[in-house]
Amino acid sequence: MNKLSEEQIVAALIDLNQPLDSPWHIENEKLTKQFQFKNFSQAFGFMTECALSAEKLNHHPEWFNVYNKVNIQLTTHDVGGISERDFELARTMESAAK
Ligand SMILES: C[C@H](O)[C@H](O)[C@H]1CNC2=NC(N)=NC(=O)C2=N1
Repeated sequence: MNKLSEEQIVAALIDLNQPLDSPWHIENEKLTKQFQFKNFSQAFGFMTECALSAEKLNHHPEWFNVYNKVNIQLTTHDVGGISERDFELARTMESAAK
């Protein structure tokens, strides 16, 4: 697994965001997005599905939940930056949010 360069991150971000209504962005060198749901139950259902995917990928999110909002920050601790794994997990999270 490799740490992506600035250029690679910009390209991957454009690709990731292409089909999405609300985009991911980079904040503090992490792949970041806030998801909003109807209520806590929907938010927690999303988190549960993401947790199972994260275990399968062996790649885990930093996240923060208040009621219907889930703030996600993705980074790869093993490489000290953003890797392809973060984009993979982001895509999985988008599927879980549908
Ligand atoms: C030992 C274990 O495989 C590693 O620590 C995995 C687990 N989950 C991980 N999750 C994230 N986000 N980054 C990592 O580098 C990472 N590494």
